[in-house]
Amino acid sequence: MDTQLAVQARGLSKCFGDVVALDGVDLDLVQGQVHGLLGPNGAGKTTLLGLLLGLAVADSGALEILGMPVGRALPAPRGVAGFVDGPGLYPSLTARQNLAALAALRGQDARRTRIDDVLGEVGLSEVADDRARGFSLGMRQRLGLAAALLTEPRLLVLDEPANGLDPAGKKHVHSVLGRLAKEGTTVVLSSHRMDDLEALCSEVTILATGRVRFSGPLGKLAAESRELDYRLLTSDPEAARRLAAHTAGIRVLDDAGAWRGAEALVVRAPVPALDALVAGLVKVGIAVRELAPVVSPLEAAFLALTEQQGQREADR
Ligand SMILES: Nc1ncnc2c1ncn2[C@@H]1O[C@H](COP(=O)(O)OP(=O)(O)OP(=O)(O)O)[C@@H](O)[C@H]1O
Repeated sequence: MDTQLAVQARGLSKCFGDVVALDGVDLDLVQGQVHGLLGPNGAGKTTLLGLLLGLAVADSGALEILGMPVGRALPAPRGVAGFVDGPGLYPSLTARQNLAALAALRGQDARRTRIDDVLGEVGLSEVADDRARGFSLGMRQRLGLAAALLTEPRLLVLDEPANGLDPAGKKHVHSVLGRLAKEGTTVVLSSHRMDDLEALCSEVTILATGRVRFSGPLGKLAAESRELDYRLLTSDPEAARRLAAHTAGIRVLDDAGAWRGAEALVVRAPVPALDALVAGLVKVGIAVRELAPVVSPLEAAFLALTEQQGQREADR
């Protein structure tokens, strides 16, 4: 196995009765990177993360985690932590007691200072002595992350960790994950939030109906996105519209819709044509006040890749 890889999966398949949850999945997770997993509901994300956590085994295929083969008689190695379907917590214990109990169960460092440190990192210091029973979804997610941090994992596996997080909670979680990756921990997380994935991940894997549709750096995905729709706000909308209509490679769309009404222009263009349009606008003295993709490159690729799949299935 490549020593730079924390996870190497080849041809992983997993069925539940007639349902094929994973269908020949290959996955490489580079050490010290945050890797995002995205896909429509039922794509197989939780199933895949469950295999990485050793909660289930694949029906076929090969899986190596942290340099160790994993399979029916080969449990996930030490150094893997995380949760799927929400963290397992003791509702009647406080946040601090939960962490102490989990650490004691695992024979790990249960010193109060260490527990206070991880609670602080996830932003739960103020509720350290409150019972988990009264915790919101976002607080439970953060406590689950704190429990995983206590183990000082080399591979952290999180299923939709952003669920229920308020902006402050999100900031804590993002900063913890960034810190871990910087220190060499590999993080793999699933999310339906494209903005979170774009902010956190260097690489992503897009799954649909149990198959990998794309896996690699975000930059590669953006480069592969042929054309995107962009909203353009300028100092002279009418002149900008005329110029756009005469710029090679640009298609002016008529659905600026509710977004700033007639002031705005929506154009479909590959990046070089967009560059030419912006240069042309500036040349004739039209100021570009806003220019942004209608949906991000990640979201556009996600929609394109998963819609193609849906169309193929509908055609069968
Ligand atoms: N324990 C199980 N028993 C039966 N079917 C299951 C089980 N776990 C998952 N499945 C099925 O396997 C497929 C993949 O499910 P999975 O939960 O991995 O998808 P997901 O990508 O995590 O979806 P979501 O985004 O909705 O959480 C789905 O069709 C699901 O119904």
